[in-house]
Amino acid sequence: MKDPKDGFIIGRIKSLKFALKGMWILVTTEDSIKAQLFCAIIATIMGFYFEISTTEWALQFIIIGLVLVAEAANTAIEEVADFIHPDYHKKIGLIKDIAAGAPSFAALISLIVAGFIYVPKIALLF
Ligand SMILES: Nc1ncnc2c1ncn2[C@@H]1O[C@H](COP(=O)(O)OP(=O)(O)OP(=O)(O)O)[C@@H](O)[C@H]1O
Repeated sequence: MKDPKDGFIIGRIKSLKFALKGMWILVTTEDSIKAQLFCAIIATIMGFYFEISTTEWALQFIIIGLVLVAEAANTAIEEVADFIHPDYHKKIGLIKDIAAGAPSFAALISLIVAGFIYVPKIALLF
């Protein structure tokens, strides 16, 4: 936890340290984040293979970021839900289902964008 006596710079440095810790926890413990990172690596390899344009690289990284951010937010909501109510409750189920909708939207959009980038390039191979 931050100390209220910390100045602006020290406060920002501490926040960055906590945020990096959060990223490390997500990458090392969350299977959904690991799966999304694997997809991101495959997309990056495909980007090099098909020599996509700068704009396409930018779009690809935006959608990778979108999916990871949505997945991280979903994980945080699941953790809060499990912490405040570890037992079965209809409302917790609803909260988790809605939270899971976020990465699902992001994944759907990323598939559409990936389709725009790669389908024409893959079609040229045949
Ligand atoms: N405490 C609970 N009460 C009611 N329903 C729950 C509860 N916990 C989970 N569920 C239901 O089970 C589903 C899956 O929950 P869980 O916490 O296992 O998330 P998950 O999506 O499998 O996790 P991950 O994102 O790590 O793959 C929820 O979307 C919800 O419908």
